[in-house]
Amino acid sequence: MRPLVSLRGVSKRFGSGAPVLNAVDLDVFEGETLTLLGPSGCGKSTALRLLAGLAQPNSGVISWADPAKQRRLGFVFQEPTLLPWRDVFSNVYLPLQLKGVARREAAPLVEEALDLVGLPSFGRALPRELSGGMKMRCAIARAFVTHPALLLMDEPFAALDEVTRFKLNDDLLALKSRLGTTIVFVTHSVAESVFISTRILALASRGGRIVDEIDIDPALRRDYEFRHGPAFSDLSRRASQALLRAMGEDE
Ligand SMILES: Nc1ncnc2c1ncn2[C@@H]1O[C@H](COP(=O)(O)OP(=O)(O)OP(=O)(O)O)[C@@H](O)[C@H]1O
Repeated sequence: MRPLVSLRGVSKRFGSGAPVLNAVDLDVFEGETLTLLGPSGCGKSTALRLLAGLAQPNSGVISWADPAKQRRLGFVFQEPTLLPWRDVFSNVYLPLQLKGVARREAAPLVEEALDLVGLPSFGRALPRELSGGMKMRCAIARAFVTHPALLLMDEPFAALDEVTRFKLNDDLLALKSRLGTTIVFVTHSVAESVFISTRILALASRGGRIVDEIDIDPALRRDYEFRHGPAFSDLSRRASQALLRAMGEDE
């Protein structure tokens, strides 16, 4: 598999504190769903921001196999961050509008994205009329509308109830299987990481060192049977152990 983007010896510190990430090596491969799992404050969001180009490393190199893909990014945060005065259609249209695409030209793409997230008839609704899960679907549609080469998701479902979260996990997998987008996902949830990922990296509590890597067969069917079956239990146990090790590790 070819890396889409690679971090080599990447360090990031804020002010005069200890580095949040210290000489981290990490590859993101085309087509994978990679989850960064680790204790609070270990630098997961910082790694995402570096991948997005929203922050620069103090040292080390971030290289893209195809620099054109570096500009094709989607980002979904824990908060849906919708503009309250714009309806769902206009919120999803925003990234295309910022690229200078006319509303009429964008309409089929916006409608496709709303369809993909199960909100086909909600274009005229305002964010305040939506449930938490629907707001997040709208944020995901906004991220997908540009057909990103890399989708970065920072604990997108952490604030949702468990049933909604499971449903959105299913929907994300369905979207992924249709579009094949490469995803880097940050979560605190072992179960979520096992359910959606093809690879999990556990990051140490200081310095962001990768303490463990768990590969999950992309061909596994991620359905109810999987969630309640022995393979899921086994992988969850391994991911929990990796997280415990990550929590006990200083750099
Ligand atoms: N812009 C910033 N300025 C100063 N310190 C920062 C900044 N961004 C992050 N940090 C610090 O860097 C460390 C890592 O933060 P980061 O958000 O990357 O961790 P995280 O693993 O995503 O944590 P969580 O799981 O709690 O979201 C934290 O101690 C945080 O306070």
